[in-house]
Amino acid sequence: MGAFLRSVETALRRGGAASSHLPRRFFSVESSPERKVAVLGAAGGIGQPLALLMKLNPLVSSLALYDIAGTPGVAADVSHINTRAQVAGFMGEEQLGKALEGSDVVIIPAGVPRKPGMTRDDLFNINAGIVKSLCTAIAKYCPNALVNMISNPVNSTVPIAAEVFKKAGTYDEKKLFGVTTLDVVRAKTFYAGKAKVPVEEVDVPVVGGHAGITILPLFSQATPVSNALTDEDIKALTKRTQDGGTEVVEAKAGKGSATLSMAYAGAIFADACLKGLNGAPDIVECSFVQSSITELPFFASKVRLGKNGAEEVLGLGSLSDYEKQGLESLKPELKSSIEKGIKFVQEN
Ligand SMILES: NC(=O)c1ccc[n+]([C@@H]2O[C@H](COP(=O)([O-])OP(=O)(O)OC[C@H]3O[C@@H](n4cnc5c(N)ncnc54)[C@H](O)[C@@H]3O)[C@@H](O)[C@H]2O)c1
Ligand SMILES: O=C(O)C[C@H](O)C(=O)O
Repeated sequence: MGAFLRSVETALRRGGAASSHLPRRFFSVESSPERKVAVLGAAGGIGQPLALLMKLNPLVSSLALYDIAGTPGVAADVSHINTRAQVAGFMGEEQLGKALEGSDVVIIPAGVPRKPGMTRDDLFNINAGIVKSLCTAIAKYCPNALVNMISNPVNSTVPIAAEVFKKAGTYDEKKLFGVTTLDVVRAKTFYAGKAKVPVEEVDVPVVGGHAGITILPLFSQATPVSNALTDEDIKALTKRTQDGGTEVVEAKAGKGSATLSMAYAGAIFADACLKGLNGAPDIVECSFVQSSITELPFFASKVRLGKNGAEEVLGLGSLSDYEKQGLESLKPELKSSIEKGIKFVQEN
């Protein structure tokens, strides 16, 4: 472990990938302009490890940690790590503006998580209001920031954010992202295990949304290609990816939902946003964004990230019959979650 951590430190000092244990994308610094990242909900189960991972990212020069409570401690703790980012903690609504001012990327893991037996939509009543008020502040204090929405239900919180920004006159569809990276992370892990291929080489697009059957992994496009998987294997992998969140909620037995894997996924996605802003080429991640690739106004698919955010929303590619069926089945649920979010802002 000592050697591993020393290699992290060396990698960070060099700003390059020094260890094969580490995802290369975390540590490559082609150029490093000043970049401010704000985490809203930074004292929570996701927020704390995400704050740690963003402090390790050499693309970040300023890290603002905001929550309604607990941020002074988290910020003091994380700030002692000897990496580039200057860390500041902000607590309570009166400090939200200062936390947001000048942000290039705002990551939102604020809100309540699921307990066993709940759906993500059961979180709507509490989280919709939280997201609405945070996005109102974003529109005021950093209208040009890229927003990475983690708070659930993502299928509704992203449309809520869009409506808030539209009302404020600041909406730019290229700058709003629902973070679905955890679905991709899971699909890659589960596929690698079943296909017996090296996990670090695996790529699997996951499209649709972020809840139950709206999560549609496209294993027909998975690489490296495996001819060993049967149709039953693909069905089981699809179901496990769709139920990945519930698997963690049940294992945590009332103590919340995925936090560590989510922090990892959130850090990967924020890193991709920063690389895009900095002009790195060929940065493509799946995300739930405003979209015209189906008849639904928001949809997760591969997105090319660039200096303005989502420069291009990529199409679905060719689908297997099983995936085509999955796509049709998910549309009614996704449509109604999107409409629920839009209606919430229009009526409140
Ligand atoms: N997109 C995904 O893939 C994904 C994955 C995992 C969890 N989630 C969601 O992320 C959210 C957070 O999960 P968690 O496990 O970190 O929960 P948590 O309860 O551990 O932490 C949430 C934090 O949000 C803070 N908070 C509440 N209201 C706030 C406000 N108005 N402003 C700022 N902060 C506020 C709380 O004080 C708390 O520290 C949940 O909605 C969960 O469902 C999404
Ligand atoms: O499942 C949850 O409630 C949290 C998150 O959306 C997940 O996919 O882990």
